[in-house]
Amino acid sequence: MSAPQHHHAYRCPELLIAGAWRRGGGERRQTIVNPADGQTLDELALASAKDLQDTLRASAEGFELWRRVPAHQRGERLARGVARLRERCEHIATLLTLEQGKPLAEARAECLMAADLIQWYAEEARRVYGRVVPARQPDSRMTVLKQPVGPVAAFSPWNFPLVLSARKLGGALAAGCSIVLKGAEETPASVAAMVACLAEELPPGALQLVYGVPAEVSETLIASPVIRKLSFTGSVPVGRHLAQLAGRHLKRITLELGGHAPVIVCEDADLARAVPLMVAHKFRNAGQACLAPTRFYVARRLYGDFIDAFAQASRALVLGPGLAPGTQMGPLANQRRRAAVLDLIERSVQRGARRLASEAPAGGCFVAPTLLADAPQDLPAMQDEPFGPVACVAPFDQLDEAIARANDNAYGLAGYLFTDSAKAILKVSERLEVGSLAINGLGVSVPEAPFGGVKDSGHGSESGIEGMEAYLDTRFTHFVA
Ligand SMILES: NC(=O)c1ccc[n+]([C@@H]2O[C@H](COP(=O)([O-])OP(=O)(O)OC[C@H]3O[C@@H](n4cnc5c(N)ncnc54)[C@H](O)[C@@H]3O)[C@@H](O)[C@H]2O)c1
Ligand SMILES: O=S(=O)(O)c1ccc(CO)cc1
Repeated sequence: MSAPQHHHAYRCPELLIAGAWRRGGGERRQTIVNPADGQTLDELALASAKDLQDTLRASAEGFELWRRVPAHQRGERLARGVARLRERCEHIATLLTLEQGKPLAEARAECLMAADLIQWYAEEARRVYGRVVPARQPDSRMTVLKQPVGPVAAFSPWNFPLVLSARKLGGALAAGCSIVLKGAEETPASVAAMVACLAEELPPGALQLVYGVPAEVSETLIASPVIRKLSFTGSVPVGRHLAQLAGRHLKRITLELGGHAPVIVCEDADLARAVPLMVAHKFRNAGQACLAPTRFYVARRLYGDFIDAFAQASRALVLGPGLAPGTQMGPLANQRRRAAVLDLIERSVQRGARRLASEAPAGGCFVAPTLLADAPQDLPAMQDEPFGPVACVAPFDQLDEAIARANDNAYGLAGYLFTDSAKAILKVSERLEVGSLAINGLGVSVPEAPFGGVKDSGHGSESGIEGMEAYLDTRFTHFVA
């Protein structure tokens, strides 16, 4: 392990507990590595058991303070935090690129997307309406009230640390909940810088940030009677484990557990439009996105042309360190991911897939953009989420066959369709087992619409009014005068 380089812009953050930043008191440290060159950036001090108990106490106190702030003021205060986030975007994006690897332009876009997400929730805070139900007897009133569910524990991953934390922070805080965020230990500084923008506007304990040993943090928070709701984005095994803990302690839970998005390219599709969109979307963040298009089912008539165009556009991508000007695809976020992706490619090639790939830069965690053509349905890369710069492609003859193969996967998060045929659009919209479908585009995730999955991709939605509802309890009041 190399000594910390202390890049001029990079320092590991402290934890935000009860309104004050403090160094994690635990014995363990997490080494933060720049995936572009393998250099150590800094060491993160993790939370102790006492830090977590202090966090729980402050979360209960912060909830009592924050829930009493009128909704329109909550919105205004969050909006001020969002303005600060936009002002500090360049600094935060640089931290994100250093610790996560994505190109600086993508890091900036992520920071601004996180700002948009929280802004939408800030505006929505004042629109959390209840309703009046016609009463069953004279001189009485029946009302339905929406109330914040209580202190929330949220767990966000390393691939889109800002966006995937912002969805949880925005919803919980706008609804009037307090929230403890456990960010991903691999990417701590960018999230801390975003949290700092918001925390300046909030009472102590309303928003807290911890990093720790993940299992210790989740078990402590979920078992505590203080915490009323969980939200997790990450892998299926960890999601299953947290769902079991949530069940044991009867906590509400929202789970976003990844995807293996099918793309159906019909015979009438415009390849000149579809291919550049899908190549950019596929290789954004080096493919480490739950909504990335990964399984292409292409009408046989277009199959050869699609492969040629896709492979050519992928080869043209400029790979390099995220901070280097002109870089279009950075490294994977860590060596663990690189090893897993290379293994998936090798196993798939051994099973007969045709590999079309360019060269990856030496050093760091780079993997070349890879297309696996003539992919049978049981190919490892067709079944397992690649979470890297790997796409599979196979031809189809009938739309029903393409839909059946698209649905033949444990995941059901995003899906994509390219066609102008109304019949095909209706059929796929009805039958594709996904939480979000984009037709002739890539917009499956926007602040004002719900984002969530079916099957092993999890349950519940984030963003949109559904994302707000996830942080609200419903209370019926029947009043007789
Ligand atoms: N849905 C997404 O956006 C998303 C994000 C990251 C990873 N993933 C999936 O996870 C796979 C592997 O990634 P990984 O190696 O980082 O996975 P992992 O399962 O080891 O960790 C995923 C995240 O969960 C957290 N975590 C792990 N154990 C936990 C626990 N007991 N309690 C609370 N949090 C815990 C980690 O800190 C990390 O941020 C990827 O291939 C991908 O399929 C999905
Ligand atoms: O940046 S977004 O397109 O909104 C986005 C949403 C979800 C995920 C999950 O990995 C990644 C990026």
